[in-house]
Amino acid sequence: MASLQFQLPTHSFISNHRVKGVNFTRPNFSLLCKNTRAITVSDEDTSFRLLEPQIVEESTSEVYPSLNSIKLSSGLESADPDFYKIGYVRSVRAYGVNFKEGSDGFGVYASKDIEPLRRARVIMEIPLELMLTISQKLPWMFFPDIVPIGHPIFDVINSTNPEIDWDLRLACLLLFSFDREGNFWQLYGDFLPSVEECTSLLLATEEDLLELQDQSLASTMKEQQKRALEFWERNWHSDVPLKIKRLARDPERFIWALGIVQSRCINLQVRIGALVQDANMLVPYADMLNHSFQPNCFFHWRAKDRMLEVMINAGQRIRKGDEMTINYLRGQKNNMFMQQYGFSSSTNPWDVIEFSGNSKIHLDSFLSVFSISGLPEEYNYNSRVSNDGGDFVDGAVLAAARTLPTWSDGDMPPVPSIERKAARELQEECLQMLAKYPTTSDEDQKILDSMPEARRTLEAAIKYVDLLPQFTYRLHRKLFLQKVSRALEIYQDRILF
Ligand SMILES: C[S@@+](CC[C@H](N)C(=O)[O-])C[C@H]1O[C@@H](n2cnc3c(N)ncnc32)[C@H](O)[C@@H]1O
Repeated sequence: MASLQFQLPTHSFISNHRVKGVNFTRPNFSLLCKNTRAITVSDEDTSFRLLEPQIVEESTSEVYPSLNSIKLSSGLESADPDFYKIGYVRSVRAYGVNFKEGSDGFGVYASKDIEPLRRARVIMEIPLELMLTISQKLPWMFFPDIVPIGHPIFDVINSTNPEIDWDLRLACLLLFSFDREGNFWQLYGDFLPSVEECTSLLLATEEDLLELQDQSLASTMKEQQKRALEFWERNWHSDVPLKIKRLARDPERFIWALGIVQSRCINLQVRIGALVQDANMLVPYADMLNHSFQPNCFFHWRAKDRMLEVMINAGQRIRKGDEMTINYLRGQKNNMFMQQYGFSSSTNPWDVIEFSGNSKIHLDSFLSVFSISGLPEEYNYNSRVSNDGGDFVDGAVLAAARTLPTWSDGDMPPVPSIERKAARELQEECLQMLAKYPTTSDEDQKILDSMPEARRTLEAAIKYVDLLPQFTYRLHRKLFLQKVSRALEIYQDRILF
């Protein structure tokens, strides 16, 4: 059995803040850092152990780490070796993947090609002992049970509404874990997004929320902020015991924890022994997977040894460097993604436009023009029979097929003039909606282009940097409206009668 030796820094460089990459040299496969400690890693098979693969490029002459980030050619920074080390020693395993930081924060990337297999295949295993979980329903059960009996945090958790306050409970547990001597989350917390990096709109100011150009979303977020603040005020008043007080000395700390929980929680049914539980869970490492509407991975609970497995879909081909993703929310509009996660997509296949007129187009004709098949719940796009070269149809066009007012009546062909008129009217309504915005998509794009490329490196603290999610959200909305309008134009051109 061959073995590789790595030398790893003994501590993180920036505490309570994401640890930015450091520069390494790789003489004889050793990482040399200022404060180092050797660890031996097995290299018996081709799969990557969690500890192994932070060596990303040959450096030239430096032996000491510098605080300059490691920039990969793809614009991604590799995760700090400590990130791998703290999990590896606690039996977390990751096979064939690396953790890297890019414009969407941390993400998980394939470190080798993976041929499609008939069965789903494991790429990560995370033991229950490292998670923070609470049952979704009373009686509250915690796995692992890290809260000592009689601790006043129970009273705080018990004061939450069982039906709706899962996030408040989990935020309490997260803050408690940071305070608990020797708990894994004290270490893992270094790699969570800081207040400045967290995209949650809970942390946005009232002024920042206006930049969404969506009054309804801004009011929802203000309500959410009020709810969080009131909870903090109720439970962190001046008379509470120190054990509670020190968990969140100011409301910002609590609201940050709430934002972290909302944007990283997964809900799973888990079997632990004979007990089957619906649980809200924070799962380290798995929570670094970003979202995609066409994910290549999913979660699976392995009851026999209480592990969360991240698996690649059966039949999925993966190329080295591909991002590994999961689907966070099926069937939800961008405003829901913004509310919970602080990001949006211009190709969300579930986005919706509220049309107010009576115009309707013929559904099957629209689908056939864009070579879309299937039922609304599962629309597919067949690029091979398409006549648009496969470039035009994306998630937004699938969303158009769902959201445009349509009619269906067997195979009855639409009357050309009526059909074209309806398409034109719907197009007109899209354009009117666009015209109501105070800025155009081009103007939004210019603002975004003027922002520093990597917001999260905090290299330049320009005014708009923290507003990135708000600007992208309003831009995505406009791009969606434009795309639907364009689709209606193409439909009028290509419709067959
Ligand atoms: C579960 S965490 C994933 C790991 C995260 N990127 C990080 O740096 O810790 C969810 C957060 O990742 C970011 N994110 C995930 N998927 C994204 C996507 N498709 N586009 C933009 N941001 C995304 C958002 O900030 C979101 O709140």
